[in-house]
Amino acid sequence: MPLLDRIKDPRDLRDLSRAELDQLAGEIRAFLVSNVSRTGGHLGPNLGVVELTIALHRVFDSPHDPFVFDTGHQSYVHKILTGRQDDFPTLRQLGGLSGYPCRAESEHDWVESSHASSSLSWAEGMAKGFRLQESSRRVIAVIGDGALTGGMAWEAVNNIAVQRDLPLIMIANDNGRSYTPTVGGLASHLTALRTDKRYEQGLDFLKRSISGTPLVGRAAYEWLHGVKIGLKDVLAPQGLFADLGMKYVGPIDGHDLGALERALQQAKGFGGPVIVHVITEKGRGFKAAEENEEDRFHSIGQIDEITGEPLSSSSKESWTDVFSTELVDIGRERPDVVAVTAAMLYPTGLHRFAAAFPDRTFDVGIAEQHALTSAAGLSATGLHPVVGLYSTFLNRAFDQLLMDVALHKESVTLVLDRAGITGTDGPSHNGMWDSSILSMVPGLWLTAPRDGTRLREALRRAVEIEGAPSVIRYSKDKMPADIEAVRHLDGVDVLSESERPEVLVVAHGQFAGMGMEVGERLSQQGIGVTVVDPLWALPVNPALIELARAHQLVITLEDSGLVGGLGSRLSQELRANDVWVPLREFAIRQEFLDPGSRSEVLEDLGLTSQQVARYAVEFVARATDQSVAGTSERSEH
Ligand SMILES: Cc1ncc(C[n+]2csc(CCOP(=O)(O)OP(=O)(O)O)c2C)c(N)n1
Ligand SMILES: CC(=O)[C@@H](O)[C@H](O)COP(=O)(O)O
Ligand SMILES: [Mg+2]
Repeated sequence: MPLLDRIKDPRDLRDLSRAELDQLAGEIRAFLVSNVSRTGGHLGPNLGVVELTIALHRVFDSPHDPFVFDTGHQSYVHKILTGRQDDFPTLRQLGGLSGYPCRAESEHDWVESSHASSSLSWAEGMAKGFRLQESSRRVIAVIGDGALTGGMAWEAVNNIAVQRDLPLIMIANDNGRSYTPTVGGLASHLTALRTDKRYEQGLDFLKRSISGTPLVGRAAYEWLHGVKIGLKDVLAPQGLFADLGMKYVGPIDGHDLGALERALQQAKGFGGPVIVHVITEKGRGFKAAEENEEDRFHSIGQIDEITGEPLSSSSKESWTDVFSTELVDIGRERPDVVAVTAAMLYPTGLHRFAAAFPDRTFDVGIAEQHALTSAAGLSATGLHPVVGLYSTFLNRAFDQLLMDVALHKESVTLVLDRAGITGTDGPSHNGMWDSSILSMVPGLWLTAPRDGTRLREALRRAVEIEGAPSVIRYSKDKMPADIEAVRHLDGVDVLSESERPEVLVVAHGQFAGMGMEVGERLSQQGIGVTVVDPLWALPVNPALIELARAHQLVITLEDSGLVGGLGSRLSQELRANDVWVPLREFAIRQEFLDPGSRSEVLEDLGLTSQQVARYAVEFVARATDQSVAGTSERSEH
């Protein structure tokens, strides 16, 4: 019987021998590869923390001692060890296991992380709370070297370091990478701690001096590792964490269970805030991941579990690809265009620009706030920065967009990938907040292109916009076929129209295709329908107001949050212009949505052509009934 079958609770780890623990680590890796290759998910990060998570669960007492996983994408091993093995076939699916810690799943999950760099603030607050209530609990925060590049982590360290009796253990899981290698001064500092020559020379000396002693085999090994920790205190500079006032233990080989457990025991004994610096390897144990230079299988779709090759490779270009190649072309024509990424060079497609123009590409780490204000600075010198972010991570940088970019009238283009429903990554990763917060920003231009041609045009237009932020948002979904306009009307594309203007469908971005389907369904029912794409949602195009005036019902379709989206802004403008035609917005409800495939989530939200068309047909039928009733009432009088 595999050992893994016996682990239903972290306490089941306690009686295992060292050999059994090593065997268990191997079984967990095989389990991860076999399951995540079928469901997709964060394989590389989890392969790297197998031993670390086992050691944490043996040394600390979860859930009494809360574990806070930064970002949370590396919590699969924790899930496996806390009774959720059987749920892995449902990972990131509707009704299934979440890809992040989830309070509803287990008492072992205290914080539903997913946006990076927040773990230390959570842990500091919890540790303070426990201390105040004289609890014996300790809080353990596991934070990656990438997440440590986020400013919020340093706001927390600044507070933690001066609370000498704070029961907080910070595990710096240093695999040297975010997606690509982690950048910046902190990454260099961690590398310096890892590779300090004096430390290595000291170790060599000790290795030589124990040969010939009665210590052999495991005993010598154990002794050496024990000394290594103490030696570090004596020989190596402990760096800025220690300078700030935190105890530093490390660096520890994060794949050596014995060394890990000793270091964690030592940290547990300190009684105050301590950092344990653990060196791990992203993707460890799966050759295809270890050899993948792009991201070590950070986040994968379905793959072959032996070769690591993707199972469904679509020949179609993605939205990201179209943006990626067009920006390179623009970069050739416009030497003032520069690119900024927050540690997501490949996922945002900026890698091509970086390859063509390395000096004009800036990876700032997981630091969206800095990315925006630094872009404002670049713009102030006459350059035009294009900042590539996932839509959900823009939330972090709202104030910087408002006060630094918009108020200063800087020319910055934001390109928001993964806008709208992403689905499987759960509530935190749907790109459903950007429109709401962007609609508040004075002067901002916002578009969601409907297809590849419109994306190229929008990007070229956006980098020409001077003195205001411009934003392009697009979906994780596949790139649809181009939809040509039947005519252009003052900046609005008319996609289809009929003789009787009854229903106006304003379909934005990826939902233009749905708008066309709604149009067809309504036409089949004999309802006169006009389908338009406004191209730019902000500023609201006055041509839309005139179009609305000519119809009996306006329907807006958008893959974005209901509040502050195209529909709600258009509705406000109609009222402001005394146009009282009914308007119904079809957009994403402001709720935290459970994981599921994109199509399942959209269906649940009522965002399908069938459901939209049904609404319109019923509306028109009601309106007709009322007008017939009105006519007969009038004729009876
Ligand atoms: C605020 C924010 N920005 C970007 C991301 C996307 N993201 C997820 S994991 C990751 C890299 C994390 O690197 P690290 O913390 O070192 O963890 P590792 O995957 O290497 O274990 C990034 C950029 C995010 N989750 N949150
Ligand atoms: C943890 C995190 O925030 C990212 O890794 C994200 O999950 C990636 O999403 P995609 O798989 O859509 O690129
Ligand atoms: Mg890392």
